[in-house]
Amino acid sequence: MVQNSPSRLVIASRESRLAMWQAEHVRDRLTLLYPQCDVKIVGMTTRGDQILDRTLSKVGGKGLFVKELEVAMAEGRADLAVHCLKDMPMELPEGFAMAAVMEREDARDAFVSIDYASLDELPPGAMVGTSSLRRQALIAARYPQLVIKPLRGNLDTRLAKLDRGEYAAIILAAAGLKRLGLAERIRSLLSPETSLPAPGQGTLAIEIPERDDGLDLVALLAPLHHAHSALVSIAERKVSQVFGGSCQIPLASYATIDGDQMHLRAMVATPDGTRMISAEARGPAADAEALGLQVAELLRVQDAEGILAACLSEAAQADDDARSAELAASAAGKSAV
Ligand SMILES: NCc1[nH]cc(CCC(=O)O)c1CC(=O)O
Repeated sequence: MVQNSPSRLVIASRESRLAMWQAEHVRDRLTLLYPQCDVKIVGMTTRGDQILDRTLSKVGGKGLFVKELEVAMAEGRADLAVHCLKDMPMELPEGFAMAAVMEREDARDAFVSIDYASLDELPPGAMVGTSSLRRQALIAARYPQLVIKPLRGNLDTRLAKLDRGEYAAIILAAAGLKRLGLAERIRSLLSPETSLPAPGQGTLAIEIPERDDGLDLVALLAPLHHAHSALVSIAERKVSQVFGGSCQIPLASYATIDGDQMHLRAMVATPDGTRMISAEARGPAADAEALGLQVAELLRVQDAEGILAACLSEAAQADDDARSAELAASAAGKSAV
């Protein structure tokens, strides 16, 4: 039943250590499945990798990390790309499809620190590093005595900033740390009750170009597809999509499956955590999308849109500030980027 494999497949990847690990992981699985196929990885830098001096929520722009990979696929220089599902836009650009959702790793957020074992141990005023508005809102609501400071860069950069003493602790996705063999840096895992994960966190997805060259990539990648993980991702991402699918808003959405039943929980907040609403629902896992819509509706009747409008105007203000700073800097003869 294994379909005829091509003699060669090319995976487009960002060059960060995590992206490369993920591409290599898929390459190794494909090589095992199709030993006669030569699977290669081409590394490339994206705009998202280049902009390091502003928080991602301020840079904005969907697909900041995927554009260059998509160009390579559209031009036939690559056949597939491996992404963290969390970073993928809700709707792929015309001409691309999601071919497989892989088995989810740990979806939780991890607490990483030299001196402290958990958020509860941090003294008042301690600096916690994260650039995720979701993590920021959740921590601010529960631990108002802590100070949240933006943290950007790839995993190694973030850990180096912690090690240099710039933060008392940082919050990272457990999945990324585990993939890079850095699980021993995790001091504790945040329960979904403390830090409800982002839609798709811990899950890898494979994007392909819709090409008409007779190669059925979906069938080829089917052994890498994980049905449960795909169902929870549909429910989680639906909630996000209803509210615009932006990463400029603090939104969490996390589903689990027990037997054939799905449990979906979601949360929307203001970045400072002062307003926060939650909703949850249970239903057949097969109705993942309907469950997502149901939870989104439960959030909507609690004025999710009002909360999000406040976030977006704040983000627009921050953008304006960043742009003014950029203009002022370039007027002074130096680039802010
Ligand atoms: N936005 C960055 C990003 N995208 C995916 C992961 C982690 C791995 C995953 O969720 O699959 C991370 C890093 C982080 O949140 O610490």
